[in-house]
Amino acid sequence: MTPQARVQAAIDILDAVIAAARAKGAPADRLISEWFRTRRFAGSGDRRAVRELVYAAIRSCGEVPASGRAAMVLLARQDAAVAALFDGSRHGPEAIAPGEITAQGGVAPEWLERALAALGLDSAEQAALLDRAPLDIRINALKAELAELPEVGAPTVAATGRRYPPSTPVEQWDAYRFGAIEVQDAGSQLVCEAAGAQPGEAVVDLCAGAGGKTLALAAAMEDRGVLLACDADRARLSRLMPRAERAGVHIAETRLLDPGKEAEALGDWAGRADAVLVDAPCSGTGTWRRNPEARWRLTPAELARLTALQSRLLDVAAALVKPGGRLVHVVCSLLDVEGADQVSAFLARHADWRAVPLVLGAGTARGSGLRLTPHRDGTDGFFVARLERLC
Ligand SMILES: C[S@@+](CC[C@H](N)C(=O)[O-])C[C@H]1O[C@@H](n2cnc3c(N)ncnc32)[C@H](O)[C@@H]1O
Repeated sequence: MTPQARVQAAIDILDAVIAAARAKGAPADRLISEWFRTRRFAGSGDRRAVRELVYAAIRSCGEVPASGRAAMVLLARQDAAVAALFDGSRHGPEAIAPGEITAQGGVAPEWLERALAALGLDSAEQAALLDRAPLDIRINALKAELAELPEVGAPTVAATGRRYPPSTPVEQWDAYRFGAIEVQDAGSQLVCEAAGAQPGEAVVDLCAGAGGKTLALAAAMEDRGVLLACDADRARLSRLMPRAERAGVHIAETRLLDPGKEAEALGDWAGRADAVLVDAPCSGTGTWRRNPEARWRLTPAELARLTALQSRLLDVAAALVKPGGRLVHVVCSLLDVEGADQVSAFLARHADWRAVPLVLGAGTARGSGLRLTPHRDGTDGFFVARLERLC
């Protein structure tokens, strides 16, 4: 593909990304793969270049752009090398017309930028939300003897973490094949430490997804005790057991939950857990480095739906915890409505619970918990709080 054709391809893909953001369709990553699946003429260099253009354009546009071309025109206005490729050559984009519609730049849609500023996140904090994320791994303590790494990597805020440049092929390393390492953001690793999971305990990971944090909890538990991993998404949860096997985790069991009927499905766990982790479904404002188009998908109505779900799941989780046990609320979001405010509301609803001060390797106090940010902590953005059920 010529450089001009790559720009036109990025414009076409961006049109699909914009339509999907409006209609809650497939994520950008999948749309890029689909586009190339039907264009076998494109080589690996083309894929890499087009992908970079698509993501650079997504990062540049705060609001959802009117079209893929408007997004790429914005990028052209910021980058002369891109602008030079709008030359009307075969397979390339037409020249930019005077007064042509240009997408609006910025960190996020205006309502979200206002929300972030109100939380004390200055422009450096906001800009860092859209940086390229590094690649972090977690060394699996259950297979530490197999964790021979071809590159040492840099230390991270998590004791179990190492950091590499984004395109390091860690998944091709023997240590990965043996299950001695997992790809996991250092912040994700750190919030698992907040659960304080110990060998021999009974622990529930209520929103386990494909098990990223379940595996970290199992390692902290030295694969001893009982670990129940739940989720309402069958496809995600079905990926957990093969991962557990690779990681040498034997204590994990999975349970698929029916949304709205979680408490009934977990009746046998009532008052039994030493710890419950609620890694709640959230806006993902802390993970824009990895999914920058997520900020085009979020609406005030979706945020309200998520906060209602979070508070319901916290109540479901609380019923599972035994007196003296722990409940850890985690969101990969920087919005207080999903973090600090959610915990205050929980404590107001449950007089028999208290917040426990948390000290982790990073983070700043926020309400009854800690906030991690890409700018300050070099991790994805998170809020985490540890609550304890009074005896
Ligand atoms: C932040 S993600 C969890 C990520 C996962 N813990 C990890 O470390 O990879 C939130 C999860 O909550 C799940 N979820 C949504 N509604 C739920 C419900 N009613 N009960 C349990 N899980 C739910 C979603 O399917 C999603 O996997």
